[in-house]
Amino acid sequence: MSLKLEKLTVGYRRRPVFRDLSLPAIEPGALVAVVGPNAVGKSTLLKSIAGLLSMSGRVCLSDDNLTAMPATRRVHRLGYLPQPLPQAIPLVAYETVFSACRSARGDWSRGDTEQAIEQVFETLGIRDLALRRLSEMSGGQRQMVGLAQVLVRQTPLMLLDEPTSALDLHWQLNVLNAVRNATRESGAIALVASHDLNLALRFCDQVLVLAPGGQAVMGPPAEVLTPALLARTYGVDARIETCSRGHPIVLADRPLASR
Ligand SMILES: Nc1ncnc2c1ncn2[C@@H]1O[C@H](COP(=O)(O)OP(=O)(O)OP(=O)(O)O)[C@@H](O)[C@H]1O
Repeated sequence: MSLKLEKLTVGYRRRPVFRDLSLPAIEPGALVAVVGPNAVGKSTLLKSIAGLLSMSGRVCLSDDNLTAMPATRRVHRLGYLPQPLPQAIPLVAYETVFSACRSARGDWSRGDTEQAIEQVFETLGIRDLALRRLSEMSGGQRQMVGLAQVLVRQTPLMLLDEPTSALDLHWQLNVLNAVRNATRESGAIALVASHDLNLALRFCDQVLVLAPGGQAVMGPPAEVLTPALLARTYGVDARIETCSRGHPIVLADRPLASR
């Protein structure tokens, strides 16, 4: 199922963040990093695709217009991880993942639901958290549980807003591996908002760079993330070097006086 964004206009109190934003079709199985400076609109874009903001334009997954779809049907099509960490509630992780799964996959049998939950805890490497209360977890642990709540639904579209912001290096790699495997195995599409350009270079098939003024560029990370683009978009003097294993890495040297 490919994803198409056509002429999206969205904003707050009549102040548009994007006006008539259209993107090339995103193909099934793609992991797309959504990057750009603070306040450029990464969260706004993900929320609008998730149907959480009023907007004009169309978001189509295959032939289905998600914008026109009732929320009860949309929940089968997309999973959304918001930027704020899951709240520190006194429920255990298993219960929250179970209810996230049931809310989107009420048609699954109890056995299938339990199997999907087992699998997601295993894939993310968080089995030891299953019976812990969220109110007794660290921020990073709650972020992992939030991600489990999205992955367990096995939706064809995942919208993840800074899913690694609270995670150490080990868990960042773990999460990006899990999301990449999920997209490759099932043909799902994942849009991942992030400030980490090196994770984008390493894991993502495409990068969508949002720039102030509602501009957007999308393409393979190694082609799109050039020193000129980083200077223009982020206002930094940066280099793209090749590491000892042959992968490109971004090194930002200094802020520029103006963008
Ligand atoms: N609820 C809101 N009401 C009014 N304006 C908002 C609201 N949420 C965001 N904005 C504005 O919309 C613009 C885009 O915000 P958004 O949160 O999408 O940016 P972002 O790229 O995700 O930023 P960051 O990287 O800092 O998380 C900003 O100018 C922000 O001030």
